[in-house]
Amino acid sequence: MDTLLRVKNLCAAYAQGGQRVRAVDGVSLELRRGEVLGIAGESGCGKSTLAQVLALLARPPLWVEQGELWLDGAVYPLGQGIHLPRELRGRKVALLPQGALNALNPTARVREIALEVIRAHEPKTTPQEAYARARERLEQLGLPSRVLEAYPHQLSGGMRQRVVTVISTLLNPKVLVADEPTSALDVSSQKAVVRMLRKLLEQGVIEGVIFIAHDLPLLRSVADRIAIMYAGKVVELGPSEELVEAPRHPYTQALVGAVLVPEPYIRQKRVEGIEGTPPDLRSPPPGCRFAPRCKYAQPRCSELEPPRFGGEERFAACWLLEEVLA
Ligand SMILES: Nc1ncnc2c1ncn2[C@@H]1O[C@H](COP(=O)(O)OP(=O)(O)OP(=O)(O)O)[C@@H](O)[C@H]1O
Repeated sequence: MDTLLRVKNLCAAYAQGGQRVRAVDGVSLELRRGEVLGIAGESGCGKSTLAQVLALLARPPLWVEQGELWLDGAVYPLGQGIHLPRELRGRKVALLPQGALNALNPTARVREIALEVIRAHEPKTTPQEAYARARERLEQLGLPSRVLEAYPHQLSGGMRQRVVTVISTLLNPKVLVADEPTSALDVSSQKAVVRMLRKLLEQGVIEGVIFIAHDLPLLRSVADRIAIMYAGKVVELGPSEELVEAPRHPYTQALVGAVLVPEPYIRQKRVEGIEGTPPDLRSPPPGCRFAPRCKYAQPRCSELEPPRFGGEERFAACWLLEEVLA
């Protein structure tokens, strides 16, 4: 399969006032051309931080400490003081941010926002050209072009999110990093956004999506593969259905057990119900970071960090799997 984006041993930390929180710690991941890669995990496990880094938007106090980025055929080293070419941002990778519903400037019409986004990269674009491009894109996606004349507050929540998605992809980025794009929406609006992302992929407007969510059942229906994050690390990865149906890492098992309850109210309660809390990333525990909460933990789990057991297609970082999968 053709690789669109790959990061190797990515580390990123918040550093402020002598404190350092390494929120992404040694993450290696690959996004393939044409796929939706889901990333799931509890609140605070580093998903949004990873999204910022992958979208090339890390800013102090967030620092990319090390890693390597492979993007659409070119390799870039990552690290403090290394500046990536500006044109990558927005053009090769774009972010559909968390809370995008509020990301739109309330005093500008949608067409003015579209113009601003296009002009940030193509300063010579005339308003007419920008509006025509935005109109064409809306029509291509089956959305009414009259939204161009609207102010954000005049649109429903679901429509606003779809408009933000259109705007995030106006420059035809190869990779769209979508950070919880549907979490504030009702089920039918969620479906509409997901359908739209699939359409953008099918039409070749974008070539891959990294879809971040804490909602595993949703991810299962959206993503081709899912990576599970815990305390800054990827602990399991696999094809979506397989991962949700037969999770291998005890954390994924707990997460699946916690969320595969249909009622949102119970779902919420049960997520909170995984015993214990994630570690403080200012001083994470040695060995496996899930060990203090894991009912299967053995002494070595708290001493040695488990490697990935399995293959590239499907792996989990848990000592329990050593004999089964090594
Ligand atoms: N500006 C910041 N300064 C210091 N630490 C931060 C900052 N932003 C986030 N963190 C810490 O980084 C870690 C990862 O946070 P992040 O927001 O990436 O997690 P998340 O999985 O996206 O959570 P959520 O689902 O709640 O958004 C957490 O421990 C968080 O407290």
